[in-house]
Amino acid sequence: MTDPTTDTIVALASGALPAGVAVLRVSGPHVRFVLETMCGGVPEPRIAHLRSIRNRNGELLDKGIVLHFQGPKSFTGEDCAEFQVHGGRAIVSAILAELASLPRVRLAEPGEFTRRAFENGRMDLTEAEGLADLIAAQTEMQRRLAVTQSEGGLTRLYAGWARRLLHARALVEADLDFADEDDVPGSVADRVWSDMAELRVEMERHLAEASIGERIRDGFKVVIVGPPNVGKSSLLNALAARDVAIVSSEAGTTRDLISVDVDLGGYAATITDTAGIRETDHGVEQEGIARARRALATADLVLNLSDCGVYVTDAPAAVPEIRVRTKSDLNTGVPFLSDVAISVATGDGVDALIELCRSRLSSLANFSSFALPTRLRHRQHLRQALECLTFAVSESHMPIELRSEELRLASDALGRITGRVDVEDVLDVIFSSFCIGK
Ligand SMILES: Nc1nc2c(ncn2[C@@H]2O[C@H](COP(=O)(O)OP(=O)(O)OP(=O)(O)O)[C@@H](O)[C@H]2O)c(=O)[nH]1
Ligand SMILES: [K+]
Ligand SMILES: [Mg+2]
Repeated sequence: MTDPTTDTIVALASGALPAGVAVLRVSGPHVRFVLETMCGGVPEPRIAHLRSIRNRNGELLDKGIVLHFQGPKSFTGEDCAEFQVHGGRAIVSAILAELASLPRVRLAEPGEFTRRAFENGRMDLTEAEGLADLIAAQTEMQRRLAVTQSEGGLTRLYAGWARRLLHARALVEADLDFADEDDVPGSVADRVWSDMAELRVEMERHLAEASIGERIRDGFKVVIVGPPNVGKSSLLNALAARDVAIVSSEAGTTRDLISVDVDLGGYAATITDTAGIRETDHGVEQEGIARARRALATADLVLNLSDCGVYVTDAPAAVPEIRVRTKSDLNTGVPFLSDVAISVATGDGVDALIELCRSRLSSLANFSSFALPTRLRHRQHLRQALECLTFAVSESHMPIELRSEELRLASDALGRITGRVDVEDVLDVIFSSFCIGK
């Protein structure tokens, strides 16, 4: 951490320029030197100071707020500084160029600040991933999920489980070591194994909710289907609030799947418009319909549209659907069954449809806490932990050494999620997904 051969890194941490204020961040062993060189001294830590920022020839680059954080009490755990300067392009590039020209100071790679925070024990891997998700979050539910994870929701859960596993191993192995003495009562083992059986159930429940976490993070798949010309593409455009799909009075306009990411009442969703489903001899249209059916097969929610009471019935029975009566402005006089009536022409009913989608998605996303697995990586290690724990709990005829070893393996699998156990191979992948300056 204080290794002077480590590079000191700098980056613009704030967004697009020009802006009112730009925040430049510096982290590493040469922060004091940087402050002495460019700000005429090292300011008292954690107190905002208005300073002139100069290049090495003493020319004024800008005047701004300078903050100094002494490691290890900083974001990265190293010495850090922040320059809050005027957010002009030329100002920022002049300061960055000056910083990066100092010895052993260079521009940061994407995610490098957070990687250092992880490597210095300031956060574990799930918290780092949560932070990346928090910055990327576009909807309220994504934000809630990410803030829980970045604040240690999974960390605490898995640390609690790892403690129970360790405790169990300690007791089980004590039983083993003193097998022929009387001072370790036999009931201890019973208690250990009943707690492990309980843990197994908790882990299973948590793993079962992984698909919810992944969907909240990555978006639910919502598919619009219906016969030709009912207004599917019109609805997609209305929900996306832009002209994504071609709308025309000609039946059979849409052939390809057209997907848009939207915020559906706080949930991230990918809405897919499809070809109108009907009997046809036209090859291209047939292919479009085949694609529509494939999209239906993987949908989380189907918007089944009809303007006359005839609905397509191609969705798998298990997929929840909302029946939408379209073109309600046309008052055709034929009453028929629907969950909601909309008119894209007048806008009537569209908000009610969005609300209905929100409530259906929230019943799909029925979970006990926002501490949910959010990545395939989490799911894989959890599955492995569960397998080992299941072996340890259920194979009671096996030698105790073997069962205890499985408990250790379960704990290691959890450690791979948090980064406690060797994860070198995944670090590049995880941190490169960050933006520069984080
Ligand atoms: N009056 C009225 N017309 C609508 C409404 N929604 C769509 N339309 C019209 O209905 C026709 C078909 O609309 P599209 O959105 O292309 O229908 P589609 O279901 O995507 O059609 P295909 O892609 O051919 O299957 C167009 O002429 C639209 O302008 C509505 O709410 N009211
Ligand atoms: K059409
Ligand atoms: Mg269409």
